[in-house]
Amino acid sequence: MEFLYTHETLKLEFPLVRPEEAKYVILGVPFDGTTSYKPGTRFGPTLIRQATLNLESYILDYDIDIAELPIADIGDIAIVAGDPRKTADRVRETIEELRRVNPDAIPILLGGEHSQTLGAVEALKPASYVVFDAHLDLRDSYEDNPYNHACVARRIAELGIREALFGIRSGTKEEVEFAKENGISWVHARDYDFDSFIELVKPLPEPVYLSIDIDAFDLSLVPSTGTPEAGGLRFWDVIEAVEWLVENKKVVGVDIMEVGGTELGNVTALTAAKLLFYIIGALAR
Ligand SMILES: N=C(N)NCCCCNCCCN
Ligand SMILES: [Mn+2]
Ligand SMILES: [Mn+2]
Repeated sequence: MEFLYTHETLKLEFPLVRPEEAKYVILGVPFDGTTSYKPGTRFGPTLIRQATLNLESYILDYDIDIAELPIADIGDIAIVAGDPRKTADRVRETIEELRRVNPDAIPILLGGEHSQTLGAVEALKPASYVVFDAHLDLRDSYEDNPYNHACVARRIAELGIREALFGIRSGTKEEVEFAKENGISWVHARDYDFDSFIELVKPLPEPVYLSIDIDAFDLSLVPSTGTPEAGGLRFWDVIEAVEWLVENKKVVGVDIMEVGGTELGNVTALTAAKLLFYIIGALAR
């Protein structure tokens, strides 16, 4: 099928199926409009796809070859430059289009700014939002824009969706107060462990949307991201949490956001591509 707002980009490491037959549907959102520090997330989806060429499709510890799974890639959203809300509308409409032809497929977004997660959440209407991020993203508005990437968790909370945030090490006093007043629980990167994840996520209602802002990882793993922060999570900590989540909760959508850089094969893209393979593998286990 043809989607109104997407165009084809680089192929991934493995063969692909049509979206109608897929269980996992990859969608790029190359939006880069509200990042205040390091630009480059517009190249995120392309960089991640290209970095997959370095990886084996066989996942050793799962004994799964993701090349044998029904995966589609519907290309990248044609973004509206400078307008995160209009671009997120296109994300929402594209996922709605997908759901009409294949309601069971799990969309996997590659970004692109975190602001674009809102469009996916609006389309999929999860009961809970589980996010790995260095930032709380609970501002009401930032740089006069309520759809800035620093506000995405706030916009999602306002939809009545329950939230749990992990890997946090940046926020304002106001954001912390908002979280407290609205029952939003979060774990500082310093305090993060597997038990803290299970404790907060276990009681959350289903279905769940999983968002991974790549800046949740330690800076050494993700130097090319919009707003890097030292002191983040380890790769296997996040993988372990993803495994538990997909095994114990119904997950309706996933994203890997804020991947940036200008150099093919950059460290951040390699981290994101490996994460992508593990997420697909874990969903298929
Ligand atoms: N979700 C995000 N990536 N948020 C980024 C917020 C940027 C805060 N800069 C503060 C700079 C103070 N000089
Ligand atoms: Mn972040
Ligand atoms: Mn974020």
